[in-house]
Amino acid sequence: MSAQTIALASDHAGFDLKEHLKRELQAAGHVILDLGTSSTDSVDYPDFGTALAGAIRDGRAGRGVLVCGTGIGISIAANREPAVRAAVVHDVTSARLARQHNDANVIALGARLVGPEVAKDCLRAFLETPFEGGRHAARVAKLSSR
Ligand SMILES: O=C[C@H](O)[C@H](O)[C@H](O)COP(=O)(O)O
Repeated sequence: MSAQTIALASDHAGFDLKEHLKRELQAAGHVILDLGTSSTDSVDYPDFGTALAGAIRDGRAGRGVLVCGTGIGISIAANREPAVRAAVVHDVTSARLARQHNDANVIALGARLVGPEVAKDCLRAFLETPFEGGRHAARVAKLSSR
């Protein structure tokens, strides 16, 4: 997909993977909005999931990538923002379907569950797969109407 601004955020458990993915995105020409964390010192994942959700809500980034130990806690935090559709993905198929069926605008990865190569493949699928629309469009619209 064409270059765009992508927000990244992680907690301490996801820091190393976030940095890895940041380098991949930069090499592909994307503009990065890095919302932290900035080290492996222990922090609280809700703070970072919420920060990324704010960037999506405000239009500072079109897509987002979250990383914590499992991807779960930080995605729960981000999904409290109605503008966010964050999907926890562990493999390329879930990343592809999160785009095709759910029009996910954020993926969440578990650094303690997936390795850097799988994460990179998930990220590529997330960025390159279009939303299918059709029967999925009304379902996705319902997500924002409640
Ligand atoms: O869903 C939560 C995340 O996986 C966190 O990264 C995890 O709970 C952090 O655990 P710890 O404080 O033991 O590093």
